Amino acid sequence: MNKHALRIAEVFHFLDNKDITLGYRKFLDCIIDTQHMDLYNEAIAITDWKEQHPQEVEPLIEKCKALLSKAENIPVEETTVTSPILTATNLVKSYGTHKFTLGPVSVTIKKGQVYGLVGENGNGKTTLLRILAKEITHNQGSLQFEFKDKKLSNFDLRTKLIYIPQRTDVWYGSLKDNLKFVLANYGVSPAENETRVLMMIARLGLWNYKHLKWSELSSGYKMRFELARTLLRQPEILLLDEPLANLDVLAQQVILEDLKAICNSVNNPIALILSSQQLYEVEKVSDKVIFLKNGKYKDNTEEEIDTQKLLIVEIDTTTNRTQLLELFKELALKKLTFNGGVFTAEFEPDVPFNKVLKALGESQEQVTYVRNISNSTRRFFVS
Ligand SMILES: Nc1ncnc2c1ncn2[C@@H]1O[C@H](COP(=O)(O)OP(=O)(O)OP(=O)(O)O)[C@@H](O)[C@H]1O
Repeated sequence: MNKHALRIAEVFHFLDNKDITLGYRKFLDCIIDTQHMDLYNEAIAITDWKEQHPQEVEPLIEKCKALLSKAENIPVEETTVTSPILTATNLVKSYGTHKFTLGPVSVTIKKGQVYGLVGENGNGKTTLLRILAKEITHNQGSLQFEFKDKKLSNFDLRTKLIYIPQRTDVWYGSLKDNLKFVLANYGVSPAENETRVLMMIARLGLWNYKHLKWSELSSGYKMRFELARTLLRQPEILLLDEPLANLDVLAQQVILEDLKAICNSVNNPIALILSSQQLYEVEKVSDKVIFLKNGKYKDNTEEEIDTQKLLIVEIDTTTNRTQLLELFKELALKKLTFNGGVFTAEFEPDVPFNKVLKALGESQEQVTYVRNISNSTRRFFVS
């Protein structure tokens, strides 16, 4: 089975289980992959019907399945990704003597991959993204790109390498008209422009907001609009600075899933690097998480050579330190720290996590959550 067929089979599975929340978005991804305007128009009509009949799940599933069967027969060319699209080697950026210095940072990323960029405030996330986006220059190191088209003009570069900052500009007119303006600039015919824009509006969950103005949108929907505007330009590298800021927890998960699926497109994959403070959410969708501390680089795929891997557990509990020390007295606890909100317990490497859970389960105190962060970038924050 090729990737297109696999994605379609996955959507059939979602629909068979009546799971349309994620299933419908994945359904639209399969239709988008076909690049077939007739199928786009049918998917747009289904989206319109869906919004008007929110309770009618069965007929919606039938409509989706019928269109998927058509999409199954459309050949979709698969983009094979072999070499990295971006290779940064030992980048260093200094804002002046005695001021902040980033690096050396080395990163390579391929199309279809998603990297998270995390770190406390002021540790260089925006600086790194802006260097990679060629918005600011670096002092040392090299930065190379391998776009599909080898000879890009500066205008084309801005289309293929897109950076969305934390704060975006105000725009005027309706959301839909602004999106149509993007494609009009590329000379797309009016009929195709309308279809592609409505498809993007449907995919990014903007259907009921398409006639609204900038001032009428919440910050979460403004971010979705920025993404729609960017994706219409078919970028090859996307650099997002804090796209999750101002989003509620559910919306964060939805947008991350959407980004992951869109970047994994069969015929138009995108390399994505996004900075965020939402470590766990970002870790779930990222192929790699880069951690910056005082401008220095670490990532969650690096082996820890100098130290043996400890078991590190984060615990939110009403239990106090003395009681925890008592609970863990048989468990080779090395260190117990409390940051005011949660405890971080470090155990010798051979301590099994389920023994920690068992010890906590036997306590009479309330435990709100326990998380094994031994493999998470979170351990860099606490160490
Ligand atoms: N143009 C500039 N001139 C001088 N110093 C700067 C400039 N831009 C950023 N800095 C400094 O560089 C450091 C890193 O800033 P940067 O914005 O890259 O961090 P960040 O990790 O994105 O922070 P946050 O999470 O708060 O957005 C900070 O100490 C900041 O004050």
